[in-house]
Amino acid sequence: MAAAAFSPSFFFSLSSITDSEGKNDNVISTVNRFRNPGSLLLLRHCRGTRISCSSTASDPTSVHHHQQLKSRRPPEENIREEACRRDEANASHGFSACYVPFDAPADTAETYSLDDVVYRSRSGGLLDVRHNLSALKRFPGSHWRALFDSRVGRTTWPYGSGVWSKKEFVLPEIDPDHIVSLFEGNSNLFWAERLGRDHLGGMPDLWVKHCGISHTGSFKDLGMTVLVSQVNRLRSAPLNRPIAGVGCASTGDTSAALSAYCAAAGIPAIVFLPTDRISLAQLVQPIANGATVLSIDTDFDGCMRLIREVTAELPIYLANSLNSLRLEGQKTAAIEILQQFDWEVPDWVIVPGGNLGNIYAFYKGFEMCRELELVDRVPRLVCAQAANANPLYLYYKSGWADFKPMVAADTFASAIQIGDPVSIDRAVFALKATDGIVEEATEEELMDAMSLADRTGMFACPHTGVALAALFKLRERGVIKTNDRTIVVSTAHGLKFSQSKVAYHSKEIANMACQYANPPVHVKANFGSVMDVLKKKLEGKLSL
Ligand SMILES: C[S@@+](CC[C@H](N)C(=O)[O-])C[C@H]1O[C@@H](n2cnc3c(N)ncnc32)[C@H](O)[C@@H]1O
Ligand SMILES: C[S@@+](CC[C@H](N)C(=O)[O-])C[C@H]1O[C@@H](n2cnc3c(N)ncnc32)[C@H](O)[C@@H]1O
Ligand SMILES: Cc1ncc(COP(=O)(O)O)c(C=O)c1O
Repeated sequence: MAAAAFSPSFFFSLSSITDSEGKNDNVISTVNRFRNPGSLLLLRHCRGTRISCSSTASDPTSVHHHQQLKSRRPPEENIREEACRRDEANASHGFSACYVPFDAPADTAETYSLDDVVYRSRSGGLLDVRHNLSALKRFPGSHWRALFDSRVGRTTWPYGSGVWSKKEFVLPEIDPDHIVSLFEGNSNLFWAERLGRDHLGGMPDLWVKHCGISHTGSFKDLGMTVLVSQVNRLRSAPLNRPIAGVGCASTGDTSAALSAYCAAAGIPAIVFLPTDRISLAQLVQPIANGATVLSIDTDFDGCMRLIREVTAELPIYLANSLNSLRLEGQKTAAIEILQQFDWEVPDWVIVPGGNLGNIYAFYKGFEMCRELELVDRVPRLVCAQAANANPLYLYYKSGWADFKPMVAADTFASAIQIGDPVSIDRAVFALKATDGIVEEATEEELMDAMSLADRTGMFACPHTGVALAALFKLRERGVIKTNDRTIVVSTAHGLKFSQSKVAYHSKEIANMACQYANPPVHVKANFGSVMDVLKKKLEGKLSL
């Protein structure tokens, strides 16, 4: 199979299809991404004319037409036909995006091309990617819903990705040849049936969005595919920008995602990591992917300050979520949730927060769908912080009166051990706009919540534990009601944080009861000893 996958014939296919007007289109597609990393070459014969074709954007105007065809044709032929219609569709519809200062008025004169290397506004504030909504509004919400639904799980580059299936809402103008995608997104929305029923007072409509079940094991893949694709575009002809590499400071997951996407595209990655403050699994990811890894004797906030200084001096593109491109990819998780509920809007979405880009990205995804009439409202957002790293929580509790950056203390939720969040303004905006709430979780609360979730079939990370602990508190206070449709966002794969689970189940953690610990039973290697243990376990029970 491996040999076949690399042979040119595997990627060479010729099919003859008939379009709606009854003409024959020959489509030849040759994919050479595996031999020439980061580039995808599609050569097609459309209506007898050979075109060297880079765009594989399906024309949003033709969705309904394709749906009619679905009933008549095998799926593979529809994909081929779609490939022949989509050229230049985005350009002709005027879909575009640019940077503007965060929360700028609609008529702001301060705009930047996405091809500019710019991270801050003229006044030093955050930037935001603004889409040409009037162009997108020429199509009704029903149209976008049908288009996005039609692309789920497709093999057509780049639409199989949960991010690039929403390309018009993300980076409408990027050429698919420049996209660096590892099939991110399309993550499971886990029905937390047992957790809701047995531990949250019979909550029937509780779901966990498993963003961490992804190529590098965290939601960071969603944003990184967008940022690295844009860098790939900047470095490639015709722009040929002199960008030597891409750099980030990280609490572990951003560096893992950056390193993998850069390695796939052949772009150098440089990552600044706080020594001894990330998990071993996270540390080994950029090492394995060949990034330049600097382990720096400071915390995340210290690494962040250093990377900003360094990227101001060297031709290294800054990949932190200060860079608003990342949020364009991350916002697709919100759109995906709506899609997974057949475009019904949930009541609550709970997101663990550290640097606070993700909570805004969720807001942006939901709000864009509301504004473009894919849905008619947005859910209430909850941002959940570790009590040891809770500057947003304290700000919220002060009635948004007094924001104080802090030095964050150690937490098992190490990826959110951040005391001076870059996206604080974005988070406050998102929470105010959605009648949102901020909650916090102590170390014991977050580890217990994570471990209880594991007992109902999950393998959650401690950050997901923070969000789950917030849910427990909001249920206890009656803020979230039994029948509210509630989503907890799981941000990373539990396997990246197995050390914390080992410590918990070994009951090794000082001042923590570890009430759900389930340590292995050490047994001598003989029948009698094994039987003794199992009989004891079965006492009073019919089965294991
Ligand atoms: C083998 S390619 C299909 C090639 C296609 N039939 C063609 O000739 O253009 C499809 C696979 O590529 C992988 N893939 C990775 N990223 C993708 C993306 N963004 N969109 C579609 N497929 C992607 C997926 O695993 C998918 O199953
Ligand atoms: C939110 S439910 C859709 C609910 C549906 N509209 C209904 O009311 O019955 C769909 C999601 O459930 C999740 N899911 C989890 N386990 C599933 C399973 N065994 N079969 C189908 N979907 C499952 C998937 O991630 C999928 O995207
Ligand atoms: C696993 C995990 N959860 C949550 C977060 C918090 O996301 P944000 O920094 O966007 O608030 C991060 C990264 O910082 C993370 O790696």
